[in-house]
Amino acid sequence: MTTRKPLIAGNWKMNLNHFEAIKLVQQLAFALGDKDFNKVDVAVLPPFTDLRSVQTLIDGDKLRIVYGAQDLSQHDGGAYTGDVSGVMLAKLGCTYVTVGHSERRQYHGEDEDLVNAKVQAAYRHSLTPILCLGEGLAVRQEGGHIAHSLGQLDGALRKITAEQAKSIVVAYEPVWAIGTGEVATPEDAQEVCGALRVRLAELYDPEVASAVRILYGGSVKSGNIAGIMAQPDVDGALVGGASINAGEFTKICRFSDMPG
Ligand SMILES: O=C(CO)COP(=O)(O)O
Repeated sequence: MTTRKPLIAGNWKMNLNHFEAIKLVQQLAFALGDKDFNKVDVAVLPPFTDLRSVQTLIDGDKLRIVYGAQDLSQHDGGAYTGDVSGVMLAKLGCTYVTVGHSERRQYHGEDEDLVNAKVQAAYRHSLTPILCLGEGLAVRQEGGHIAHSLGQLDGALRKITAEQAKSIVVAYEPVWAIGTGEVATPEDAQEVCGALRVRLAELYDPEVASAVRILYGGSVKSGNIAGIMAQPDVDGALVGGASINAGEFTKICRFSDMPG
């Protein structure tokens, strides 16, 4: 059985300018120590325009925080105005890139084929995709949340080999819980994360399934993280709003000290 080191990733979304980005990373660096990093991997996912500042700080001071981007192009270069490629992100030292976030699916019409193409683009440049998926409210109310999430997983992993899949991070983010304060119960999170792991074993093998880190995302805060992290198939959190507050994010990274 593989032991999966928890991952707490902060998705800053379209917040913070590069000065504020530097301040937040410095605050995290001051607050978090070796003890924390031995227990948990901490990642920040700033907007593209903050990546260079964050890279300079993290690499220059050899901080143990890793960083990544919130999206990438399915193309590697060329006449694609406004796009940012995996080549560019790799050159900036990014470890992670989120793919298929519900806000991309909803506001930019990203469908299953595009999400799959972006997962492939991430692997072409040795970036680790954080594949986001999860159902909306209507699907949840009809009880279709598991089938919906598994369908999104299947679609995103087409043409992805077992060797590649082993390193993917999957983030279950029920859309109804994002930015609403409406957090899924720990049991809700476990139900879908557990089903995703079973599907990974079916698509690949048990070794892949036990290696993959599956995160929960949706209104994660210091007050609810401990209960979520206590679930056997939840290996971390993808944090939105609370990730741009240094105090809150630090407490989330120290989830084992928080009341359950
Ligand atoms: O979308 C999310 C992370 O990717 C979750 O956002 P909130 O934590 O603000 O609900």
